[in-house]
Amino acid sequence: GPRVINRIKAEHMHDSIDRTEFKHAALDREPVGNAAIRNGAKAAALNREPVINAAIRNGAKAAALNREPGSNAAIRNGAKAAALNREPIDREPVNLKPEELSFEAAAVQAELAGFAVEHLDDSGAENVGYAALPEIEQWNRAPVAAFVSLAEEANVVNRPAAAAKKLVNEDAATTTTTQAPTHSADAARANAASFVDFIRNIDRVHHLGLRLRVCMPADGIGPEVIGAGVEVLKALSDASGGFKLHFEDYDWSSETYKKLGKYIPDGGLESLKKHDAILFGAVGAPDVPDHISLWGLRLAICQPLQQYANVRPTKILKGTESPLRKAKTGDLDWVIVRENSEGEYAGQGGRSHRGLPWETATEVSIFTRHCVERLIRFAFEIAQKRPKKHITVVTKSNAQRNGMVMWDEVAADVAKEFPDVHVDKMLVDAMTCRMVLQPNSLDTIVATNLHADILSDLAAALAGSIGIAPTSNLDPTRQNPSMFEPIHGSAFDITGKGVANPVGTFWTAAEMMRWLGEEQAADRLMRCVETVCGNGILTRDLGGTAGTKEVTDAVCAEIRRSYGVAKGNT
Ligand SMILES: NC(=O)C1=CN([C@@H]2O[C@H](COP(=O)(O)OP(=O)(O)OC[C@H]3O[C@@H](n4cnc5c(N)ncnc54)[C@H](O)[C@@H]3O)[C@@H](O)[C@H]2O)C=CC1
Ligand SMILES: CC(=O)C(=O)O
Repeated sequence: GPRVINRIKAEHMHDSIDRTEFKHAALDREPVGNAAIRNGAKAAALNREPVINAAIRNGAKAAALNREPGSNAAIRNGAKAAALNREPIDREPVNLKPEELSFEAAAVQAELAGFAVEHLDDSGAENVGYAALPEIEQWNRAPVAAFVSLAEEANVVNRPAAAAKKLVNEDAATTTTTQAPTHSADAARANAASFVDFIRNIDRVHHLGLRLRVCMPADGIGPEVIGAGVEVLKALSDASGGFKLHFEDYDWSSETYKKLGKYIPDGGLESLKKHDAILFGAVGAPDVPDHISLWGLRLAICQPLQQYANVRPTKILKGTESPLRKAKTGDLDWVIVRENSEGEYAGQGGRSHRGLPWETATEVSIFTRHCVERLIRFAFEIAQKRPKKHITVVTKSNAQRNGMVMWDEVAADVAKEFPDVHVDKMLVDAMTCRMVLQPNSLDTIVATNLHADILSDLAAALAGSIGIAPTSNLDPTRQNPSMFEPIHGSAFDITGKGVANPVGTFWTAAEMMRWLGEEQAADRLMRCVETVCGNGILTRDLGGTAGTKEVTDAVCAEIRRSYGVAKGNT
């Protein structure tokens, strides 16, 4: 059949050019191979060569082995070409050792995966993969459906998983005829298992190589610290050679508000959604009321993008001191998980009789079981992954007798799903004392939007300074980009003086990298930051004399040193 013919054609036509070169590149993990793969696939795509399959398979394999962002282009191009050519794809079963499975399976699944990469893009509707969608035979969906169920079983929560689910749901809604799959359910399942591996890789590659991040410094010291953060990320990217950075600059800020009357231009949120992550500075200007700026920009992003989990780690970094006399590095190492979508920041309330002596204002807190439960479960998952496996649920359920009592009840229910996590609960007032007096007794902390906002500033100060701590505003479903920002505000009192501590932004950048799958780079960045702190290069808030630039330069130099890149060599 055509499959065999294609295969033979591939063997003959591409043997000396693509296959050998690609295979060597893949096996040697040679970075130079990637250009060949990209070029090969591109050329093949442009020529609409029927023998593209070999290129796709090899490109996918190399991409998986090299974890190289650029190779994704090969898969995309190859798959696009395959889609355009409506080429049958080699679907022979593979007999491989488990460690080879994901790569070879990736190859076998390249068409599907490439198609998925195209399709799972949020702009998928515009691309060829999507255009080819109606042409993809029914049975090709079986792996996608099985992927969805496996992803759910394995708790894989990423954009492809979410989008594949959407695809399957759409399918269920639009498919009128049920065509019997030509593959057995077991085969589909086996395919899907490797597809899970592959899609994990793709997701990572996809994030790091192809998608853009938003850089939104906004107000006050925002541009100073975000500038420093981007510089450090660039040093990391250059020195490691392992990932590429693509930032798109967004100038949304109080300045644009003063000019245009709005922080977010029309269609702004939709444009944000095309990105993987947002690196945000801070919003707030002396001549704009704080509630206008906060609601105009930060909350106007977090809430519609369903960044419902606000995660704020804090610790005493090496080389820094806590104002707590007895607390040393290691004694205070917390993650505060803050509800970020409702509660006291739900925006419900109003004012009547303005300016009159009987003026009335309400600020209504909203607590829904759905939002409380998803947040508490997310916090338990974080606690479970940390060595202490300990969580403290903070409320004020003595005075606030409705919403807070529901929090306690939901927490007790969710706790049953995590028998290995030790749980305790605190009233928020007593919690402040415990944070100061027994920092070592805490680990993961979960609390409402307002309570956790306050506790996390206290936490940062107890660890040394508000200038060190990061914030991740996460959409754990990964349907929307998450937003990463230092915990501090725009700090009018030190704006433009060159003294802002950039460490909170460096840690924020590390958290962003971690969320995007670059754990090793994140860990390295944090090690470099702590080395620099340990060398006494500290800003004034930490008791030092260095400025923003000095700390930034020192961290960049330390990154290069850690990778063995000669000074001034990048
Ligand atoms: N996520 C955001 O966009 C946030 C915005 N804000 C806004 O920022 C503005 C200022 O708010 P504030 O209450 O003064 O809080 P802030 O965090 O801006 O400043 C509090 C104090 O900490 C110091 N500080 C903050 N960051 C520092 C850094 N990186 N290095 C050294 N010192 C640092 C400041 O100099 C100031 O003395 C307001 O408009 C507020 O609404 C406040 C908090 C968060
Ligand atoms: C404004 C502020 O501190 C926050 O919502 O994080």
